[in-house]
Amino acid sequence: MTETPLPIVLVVAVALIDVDGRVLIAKRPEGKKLAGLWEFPGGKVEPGERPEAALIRELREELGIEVSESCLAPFVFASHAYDSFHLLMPLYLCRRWDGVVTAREHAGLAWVRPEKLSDYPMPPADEPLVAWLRDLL
Ligand SMILES: Nc1nc2c([nH]c(=O)n2[C@H]2C[C@H](O)[C@@H](COP(=O)(O)OP(=O)(O)OP(=O)(O)O)O2)c(=O)[nH]1
Ligand SMILES: [Mg+2]
Repeated sequence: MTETPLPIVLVVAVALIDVDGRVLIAKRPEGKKLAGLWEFPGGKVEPGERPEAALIRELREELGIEVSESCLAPFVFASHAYDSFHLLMPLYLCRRWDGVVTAREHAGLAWVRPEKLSDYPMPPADEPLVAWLRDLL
């Protein structure tokens, strides 16, 4: 039996880490897919866009912060089949940014210790990422 191929969607995301080792997660707003779940900030890479440029753009749009490319460290990635697409999502780490993190598009923000991340419901694709963060931090 041949599987119906799903379109691969490239999404870039970041774990912002503060000086106390807490990670920023953001609540997806009503009206969006996976609404109410907590996610790592980020979004879809547009055609022709470099992943790092996409992430810098998303962080500006979503959180109002400026991040320089040299502060984005590739960490791990998620590869997860949703019903209608296959998500490929590199997760970067970032410990330096300019500006104050503000929820411009999300329903809420939380700075969370890695061992407490499991208290926040996240999309299924994120579960392995959370485990890696717990190991790292
Ligand atoms: N940003 C982000 N997206 C995630 C995570 N986990 C996960 O399954 N996703 C999925 C949800 C969405 O289907 C897709 C990212 O879409 P998005 O809604 O953030 O995309 P975007 O910021 O470009 O927003 P839009 O313009 O498409 O509305 O990836 C995560 O931790 N962070
Ligand atoms: Mg987004």
